[in-house]
Amino acid sequence: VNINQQWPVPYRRFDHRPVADSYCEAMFPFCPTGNMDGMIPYMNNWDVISVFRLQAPVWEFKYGSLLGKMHIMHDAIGFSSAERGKNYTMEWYELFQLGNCTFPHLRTETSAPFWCNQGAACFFEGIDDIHWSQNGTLEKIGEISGGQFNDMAKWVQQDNQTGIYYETWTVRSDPSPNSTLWFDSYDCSQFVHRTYRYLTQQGALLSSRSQTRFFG
Ligand SMILES: CCCCCCCCCCCCCC(=O)OC[C@@H](O)COP(=O)(O)OC[C@@H](O)CO
Repeated sequence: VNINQQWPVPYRRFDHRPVADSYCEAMFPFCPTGNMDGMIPYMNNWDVISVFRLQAPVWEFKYGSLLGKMHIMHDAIGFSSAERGKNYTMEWYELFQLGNCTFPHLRTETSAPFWCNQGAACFFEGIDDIHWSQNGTLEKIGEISGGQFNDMAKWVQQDNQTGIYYETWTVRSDPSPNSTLWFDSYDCSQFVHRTYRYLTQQGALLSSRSQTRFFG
């Protein structure tokens, strides 16, 4: 055993996002209403942007509130520009759906288990109020300036270029409460936490009535 082993093993970042292997097939197009090159609109520095916490059961479009009853939730962030009078949704999720991020493929022509587990940020205009509020949460958690939003947008682009792989599993040393976290998950809720953390480090005051839960 390596006595200098650091736990949890740090999430591995890369210097660029590779083109996904053509073997990987998406059941649904990724970020269909977002800007194709992932651009995020530039706000006037003096604009007032409301920030919303969004949460809904995973696969609500297919199974309604079912997965929500098991606390399997998808997290996202909503923005509303006072000056533009427009709403936006920002979320991070799988390019090839959850199954591909949870289980690898065994391909005859490749040696190791083959993964189709890229995840990425998606930013698009509009907030689907019903989707988020009917079985989950749509809650205003604060306001930021247009300048803070623009800084966040730059940070999201960098985060998205280096944090490429979705990790469903949280791996711990044993089932006990004081077990050692060996590998943390890297999913939609982690992105929301990273973004909240970034915004508060930039001076934003965000407060929610309830915690954004990690899955697992
Ligand atoms: C077949 C796989 C079984 C896996 C069992 C383990 C479940 C672990 C669930 C973790 C989910 C954590 C939240 C997350 O990352 O959600 C992202 C994505 O799965 C949400 O998908 P969606 O279709 O509900 O929402 C995407 C939609 O908002 C796109 O606009």
